[in-house]
Amino acid sequence: MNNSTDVIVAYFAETARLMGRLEGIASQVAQAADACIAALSCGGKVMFCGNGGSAADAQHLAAELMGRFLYERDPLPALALTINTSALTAIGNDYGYEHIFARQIRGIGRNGDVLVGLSTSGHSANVVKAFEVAREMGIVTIALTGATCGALEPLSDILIPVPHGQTNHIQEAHITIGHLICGIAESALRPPRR
Ligand SMILES: O=C(CO)[C@@H](O)[C@H](O)[C@H](O)[C@H](O)COP(=O)(O)O
Ligand SMILES: [Zn+2]
Repeated sequence: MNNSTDVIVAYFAETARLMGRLEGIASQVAQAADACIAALSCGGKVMFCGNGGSAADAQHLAAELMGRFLYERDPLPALALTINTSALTAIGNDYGYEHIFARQIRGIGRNGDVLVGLSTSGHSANVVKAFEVAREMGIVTIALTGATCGALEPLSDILIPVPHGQTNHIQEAHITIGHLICGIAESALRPPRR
C-alpha cells in the first residue's frame, strides 16, 4: 500500500470507531427527533445554524425536511439560517458577526419552534447568541457538538455531544445524526400507508 492508502485506511478505521461509539448518545438523538416531531406537528418549524462545514450541514438537513428524505410526503417546514447572504452580510456588518443567526431568529422564530445548532467546539459566538435568543423566545434548543460542549451546554434543552475532539470527524457524525433525526421525523409525520 502506498502512503495515501495507509492514510485513507486509517481514516476509515477512525470513522468506524467513532460511529461505533455513537450508541452512547442514541437516547439524546431520539429526544431531538421527538422535539422536532412535536414542533412540526403543532405548526412549528425547525431552524438550523452553524459555521463553515456546519453551515453546509445546516442547509443539507433543512433541505431533507423541506424536500424529501426517503418518503413522498408534504414538506416539513425547515430552514437554514445560513442561506441569505444579504441578511448575513447586513446583520454581520451592521451589528456584528455574532448576531447573524440571533437576529434572524428574533425576526422569524416563534414559541414552539426548534433550533438545531451545529458547532464542533460549542464555542462559536453566533451559535451561542442564537441559543440565548431562542431560549428567551421559548424555542427548543438542540446542540450538536463535539466532546467539548463549550458555552452551548447550559443553553441546550437537548445536548448531543459527539465523543471526539477533531472537527472533521465530529462533522461526519453530525450529518449521520442529522439524517437520523430527519428520517425519524419524516417517518412519524408522513401519511399512513393505505
Ligand atoms: O468544515 C470545516 C472543518 O472540517 C470548517 O469549515 C469548520 O466548519 C469551520 O472552521 C468552523 O468555523 C468551525 O466552527 P465550530 O464547529 O467550532 O462551531
Ligand atoms: Zn469540513
